Amino acid sequence: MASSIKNLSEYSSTNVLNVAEKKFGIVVSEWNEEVTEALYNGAYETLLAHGAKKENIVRKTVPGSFELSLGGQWMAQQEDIDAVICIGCVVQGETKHFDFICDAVAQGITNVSLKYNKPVIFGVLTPNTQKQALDRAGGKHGNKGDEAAITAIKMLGF
Ligand SMILES: Nc1c(NC[C@H](O)[C@H](O)[C@H](O)CO)[nH]c(=O)[nH]c1=O
Ligand SMILES: CC(=O)[C@@H](O)COP(=O)(O)O
Repeated sequence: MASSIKNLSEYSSTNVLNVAEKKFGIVVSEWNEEVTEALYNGAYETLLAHGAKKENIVRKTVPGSFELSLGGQWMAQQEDIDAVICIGCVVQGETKHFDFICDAVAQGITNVSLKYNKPVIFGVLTPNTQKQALDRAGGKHGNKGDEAAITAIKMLGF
């Protein structure tokens, strides 16, 4: 469902797990820092809003979204981490590089979640333009970071 139809920050708070006893890892790409920091803040605040303790949210950064798979794996392999959120923003350029990064990181993050049998959330924007990115990082379509955090919480309540 397009973000223009369903706001990324809208969700029902009923039956959302209290995650006071859970530990989260958030891996943030440095590329498009204005966007990824906004996504991180959305995820961080959403986790706190549902009971997560600040000391139980571990942040690491990676150079770009392509490195989110390995950064997510290094986080997921830590036994005390209950869920991982990978934050990135890949903006379409002039070449096919966009496609290779997006495909690699989507498959890579999926592989990590299956390998370590724990939620590893794809909190990566793949917009055509910077405006589309900002619209989804706290703009008119909400914040993908909020959505990623709620997704992690819902998976922990599976
Ligand atoms: N163009 C974007 C990149 N490119 C960098 C790659 O993610 C990677 O770090 C590089 O290819 C070296 O392995 N990364 C983003 O996150 N967003 C972009 O728009
Ligand atoms: C997604 C990218 O790596 C992108 O920024 C590269 O831009 P270009 O395809 O114009 O080289």
